[in-house]
Amino acid sequence: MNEIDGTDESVRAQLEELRDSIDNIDAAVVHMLAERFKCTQRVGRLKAEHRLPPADPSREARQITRLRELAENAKLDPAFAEKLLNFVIAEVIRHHETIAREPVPGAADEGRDG
Ligand SMILES: O=C(O)C(=O)C[C@]1(C(=O)O)C=C[C@@H](O)C=C1
Repeated sequence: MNEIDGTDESVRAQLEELRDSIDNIDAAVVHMLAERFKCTQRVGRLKAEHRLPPADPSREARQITRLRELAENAKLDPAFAEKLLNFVIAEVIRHHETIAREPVPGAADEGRDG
């Protein structure tokens, strides 16, 4: 037992080791999400330049089917995986909509003359 707070030393050591791994995993998740958003920002610009709609529901349906299967194989709750993907995609669509409202560099100013 620890004299200060009464917690067993080995329990504290195990908790610390597990938390170190959790911190590493969280860092990896942040870096992976940052890379994903770099890609989706490029998709957003491409879509805006070619006047494509921000959302693509059929692509989303395929992604969800694929992710649910991956989750099941990885013993992760597929419903959670689906919710997470939907949460990320909703943010991406918000970004796409923002980009679509921005003027396209080099394009004529359509708003000026009508
Ligand atoms: O693939 C696209 O068309 C995207 O815009 C990317 C993305 C995604 O984040 O994966 C986002 C919105 C679409 O509805 C589908 C997929």
